[in-house]
Amino acid sequence: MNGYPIMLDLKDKPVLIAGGGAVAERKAAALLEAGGDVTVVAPSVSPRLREWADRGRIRLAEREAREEDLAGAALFFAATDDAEANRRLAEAARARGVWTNVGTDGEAGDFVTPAVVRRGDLVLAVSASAAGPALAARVARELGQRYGPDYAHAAAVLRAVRRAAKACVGDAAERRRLLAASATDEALAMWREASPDEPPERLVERLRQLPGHAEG
Ligand SMILES: C[C@@]1(CC(=O)O)C2=NC(=C\c3[nH]c(c(CCC(=O)O)c3CC(=O)O)Cc3[nH]c(c(CC(=O)O)c3CCC(=O)O)/C=C3\N/C(=C\2)[C@@H](CCC(=O)O)[C@]3(C)CC(=O)O)/[C@H]1CCC(=O)O
Ligand SMILES: NC(=O)c1ccc[n+]([C@@H]2O[C@H](COP(=O)([O-])OP(=O)(O)OC[C@H]3O[C@@H](n4cnc5c(N)ncnc54)[C@H](O)[C@@H]3O)[C@@H](O)[C@H]2O)c1
Repeated sequence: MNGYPIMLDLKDKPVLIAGGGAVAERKAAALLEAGGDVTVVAPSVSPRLREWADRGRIRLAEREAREEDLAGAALFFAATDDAEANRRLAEAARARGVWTNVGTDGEAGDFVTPAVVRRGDLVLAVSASAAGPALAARVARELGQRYGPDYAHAAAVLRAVRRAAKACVGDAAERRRLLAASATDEALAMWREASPDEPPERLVERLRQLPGHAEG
């Protein structure tokens, strides 16, 4: 496996999960966080999945998954504890062109899910390419300690700063220099104290105060 990492926009995209246990619940939680339209099909489901269904956060069908359930799905997660059912469903999904994750055998699917730490717009995702999820989980935990919750605010300000630089700095070379300096430790310390709601001119002024930006 030589995986290609991407960030998918799953907002309102139909996603099917076969299985209703711990693995299905973990996948559903991450998919809901990304705004996916999640359907779970399983004869028995965890209390949390049931609660999400009762509150309308997911759709739920309490029976074994069938090939027809795949119709219209953007992604499919084979997360049952029946390896043969997972394999059969994954094969049907592939025949329909639906990208598939197989929880009982990572290498049998089209993609594996990384361990993820979210800091607002800054997303830390670590994959061991199915070599050992415990390693991915450990490295992600360590990164989460290095890049703490305050990075969410810094990233939100950075987005506003970048938009401001695009709007207010006409000279492309200067803009590149400024933005190259916008992720240094000094810059991040500045964004922690700033607000994304400041006027664009003020944010650009702050950017110009950063050491090193004038050196080209
Ligand atoms: C990262 C994470 C994301 C998530 O699922 O959300 C994730 N597994 C996590 C945890 C975890 N899973 C398992 C353990 C027990 C220790 C161990 O067995 O090693 C732990 C550790 C723990 O619980 O800390 C058991 C396990 N996992 C898989 C198999 C089957 C197989 O090996 O093929 C078995 C054996 C089942 C059995 O015993 O039969 C398969 C997959 N698990 C993957 C992802 C994909 C590869 C990702 C990659 O390598 O990058 C892949 C291939 C498919 C997929 O699911 O996408 C999440 C960490 C969340 C976090 O804490 O941050
Ligand atoms: N990928 C991972 O991260 C990971 C982690 C741990 C375990 N696993 C593997 O994933 C499997 C599932 O783990 P779990 O902890 O969620 O198991 P679990 O026993 O908690 O849940 C299994 C679920 O599958 C459902 N199911 C069984 N046959 C089905 C079918 N034909 N259609 C739809 N649903 C069906 C059951 O009703 C149940 O809800 C385990 O067998 C294990 O090998 C994967």
